[in-house]
Amino acid sequence: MSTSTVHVSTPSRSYDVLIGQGVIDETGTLTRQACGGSAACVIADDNVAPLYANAVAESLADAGYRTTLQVFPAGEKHKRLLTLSDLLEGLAAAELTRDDVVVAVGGGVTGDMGGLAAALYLRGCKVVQVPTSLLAMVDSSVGGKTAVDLEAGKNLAGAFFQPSLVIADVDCLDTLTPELFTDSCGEVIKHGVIRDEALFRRLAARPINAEGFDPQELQDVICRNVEIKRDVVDADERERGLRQILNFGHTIGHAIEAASDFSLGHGSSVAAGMCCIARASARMGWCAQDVADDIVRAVAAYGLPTDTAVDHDTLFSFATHDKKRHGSTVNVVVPTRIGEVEVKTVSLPEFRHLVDLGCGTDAA
Ligand SMILES: NC(=O)c1ccc[n+]([C@@H]2O[C@H](COP(=O)([O-])OP(=O)(O)OC[C@H]3O[C@@H](n4cnc5c(N)ncnc54)[C@H](O)[C@@H]3O)[C@@H](O)[C@H]2O)c1
Ligand SMILES: O=C(O)C(=O)C[C@@H](O)[C@H](O)[C@H](O)COP(=O)(O)O
Ligand SMILES: [Zn+2]
Repeated sequence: MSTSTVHVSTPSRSYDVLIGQGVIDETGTLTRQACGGSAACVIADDNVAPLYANAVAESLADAGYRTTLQVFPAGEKHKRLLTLSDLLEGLAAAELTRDDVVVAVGGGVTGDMGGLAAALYLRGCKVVQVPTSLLAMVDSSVGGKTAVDLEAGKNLAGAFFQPSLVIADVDCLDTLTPELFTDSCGEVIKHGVIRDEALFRRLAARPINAEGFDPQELQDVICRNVEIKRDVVDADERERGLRQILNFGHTIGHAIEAASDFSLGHGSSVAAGMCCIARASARMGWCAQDVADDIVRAVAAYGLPTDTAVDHDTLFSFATHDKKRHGSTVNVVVPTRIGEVEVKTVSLPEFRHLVDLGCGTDAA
């Protein structure tokens, strides 16, 4: 199977996303070509470090980098300023300069924090993303959103900072648990809903799963997802307009995730958030009931949650602390048909009404 390349070209940086089997073994050489520099710091959580980060560090050393490895405890609960602070101190201790490279090996938590550390350290060094979860391959490693969580909610402190290279090795998915694989599918379904009806129908008819998937088919799905994200990010790097569509399902989804104290995964929370806003949109007459039903059915086919039992006051409180709030209005992304969404600006009472209409009402 040959490696696929998707080229991302934003105003701040252009880079390749490489998707293939065994490509992680080339991290050292690829990083040298894309970044240069003389030192590399590999960042990974304590699940991924023994699986992949040690080998990545060796590959970087073989390519001539003075290499260090920083490991932090796995989980969204550690995507916080405290962990970031340790990572930054580690970069300083390793004496990285601005020409040097942070290599973030792992899921979206590692990518978001590694990217933010690279954005902040010396006001910006380089970062290579080596996504190892399906979610990180199809979404978080591409587009340059980096962040940590605050008490008030998800990703509330961050920066836009594009990587210099993304290396997605589909073989890494072999070690994901079936639950983590499924969780990632929330974002995959999202990409179909917002931009690609054919992808959505294919995913809904034949759910991809951790067992027995055809590697070529999976690589094609990842590639298509990255292209969808690339097209949006190339057009609107800083989320002034179009990029907001990538947030479909997230306003309520982030609230569900935070309210669960991060026991529910990001992809699962987004899946539930998509169903809630789709149901509310159908009831508002913004889309046909069929559209909401199709989304709920596809999410259910993956065994992902289609609703939430979180009380509406809590959802409203977390959701109105999110980034899509502007003063007394909130931007919500609503489906118009499968493959197309639009951004609606609603008042806070209107948003509360959407929460009441869409959440805790699943009859499917
Ligand atoms: N920046 C963006 O554009 C963007 C997009 C989507 C999601 N995100 C963020 O990404 C995070 C979710 O990403 P995630 O689901 O990858 O979470 P994660 O990084 O916590 O990874 C999930 C779990 O899988 C483990 N893991 C990762 N790869 C593995 C592998 N190959 N084998 C075995 N275990 C592996 C991790 O150690 C972790 O325990 C959230 O914080 C979310 O906000 C960011
Ligand atoms: O890249 C984007 O833009 C996205 O919105 C992708 C989302 O899947 C991702 O979860 C992102 O981190 C959410 O962004 P936020 O700005 O709502 O924190
Ligand atoms: Zn997301």
